[in-house]
Amino acid sequence: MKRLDGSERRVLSLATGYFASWPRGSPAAAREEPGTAPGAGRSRLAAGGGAGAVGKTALTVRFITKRFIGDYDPTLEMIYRHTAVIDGEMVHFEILDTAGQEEDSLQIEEKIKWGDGFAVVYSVTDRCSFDEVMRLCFLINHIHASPKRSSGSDQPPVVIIGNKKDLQFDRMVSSEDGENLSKALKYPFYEISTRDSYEETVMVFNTLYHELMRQGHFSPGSFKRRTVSKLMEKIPRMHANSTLNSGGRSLSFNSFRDYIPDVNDPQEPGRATYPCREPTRLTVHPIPVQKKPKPPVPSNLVD
Ligand SMILES: Nc1nc2c(ncn2[C@@H]2O[C@H](COP(=O)(O)OP(=O)(O)OP(=O)(O)O)[C@@H](O)[C@H]2O)c(=O)[nH]1
Repeated sequence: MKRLDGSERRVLSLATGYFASWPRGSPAAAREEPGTAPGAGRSRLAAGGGAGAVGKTALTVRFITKRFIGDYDPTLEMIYRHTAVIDGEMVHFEILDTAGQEEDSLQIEEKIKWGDGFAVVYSVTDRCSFDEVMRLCFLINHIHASPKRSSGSDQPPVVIIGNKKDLQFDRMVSSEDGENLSKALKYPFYEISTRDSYEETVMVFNTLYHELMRQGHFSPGSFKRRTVSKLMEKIPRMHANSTLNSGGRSLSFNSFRDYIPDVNDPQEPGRATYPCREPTRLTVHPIPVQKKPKPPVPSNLVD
């Protein structure tokens, strides 16, 4: 299994809780450390899409190229490499855009493990995509909120994005719903229009970057070797040349489940009547806790 350069860091920005068709992509970003060769200090972001069509690919491509491109091949899976300047620092991004195909829970888990930070995207015109956000946030949190996290924070950087706010007449998710969800999950939240605003897409990635900085992901001590799964190795990479220059949470399994709305709840008729797709059955694989080795007994105390 190929190993990455030890200084590489990853930020996976995943789109929307479309587990049935998710994920489409993920980006990775890296910041150059002073005195290192170009590209040596690197972290990664990922953005994806799928049949969900919430705009994950559009968001990624807008961020990289500044352009809004209407339609994409939903079967294409790609990791884009891209460099931006944030706060005067060179930041190298890798953006994985996955295809909108059906994936099993292990594949989803591999991609979540791959990232350091996540942008969970839903469309304000698609209630189902919104309803899936919590599921995805829970999975990310479960997989990354391990005692092994180097940042000491108990949750990975996640930003919740409500896309397509320009489609006001097709809205199915209010701004208030998005805000309430973000408060409940304690993650930053933005409503954006990838179509109308390049600046808003930059804000998403900048926020993730700042969250990573805040959690110490770029401190020298935080760089560690990671293995890359065969699944991730298979995804083709592409250098996206562009001129872009832009300037203590805790969520347990139970608390997450407590917050999941019941789609058949008569108190929430809107959710019950909207035909959401059956999500892929997910298996949560327990993260093994590494026990600390016992300190050796001093020889003068041994009988
Ligand atoms: N009006 C509007 N349309 C958007 C916006 N963002 C994306 N779209 C459109 O939504 C459709 C789906 O966009 P994609 O970027 O392919 O969405 P995705 O989430 O990657 O979709 P999948 O790959 O199928 O998962 C495309 O037709 C885009 O042009 C937006 O902010 N406003």
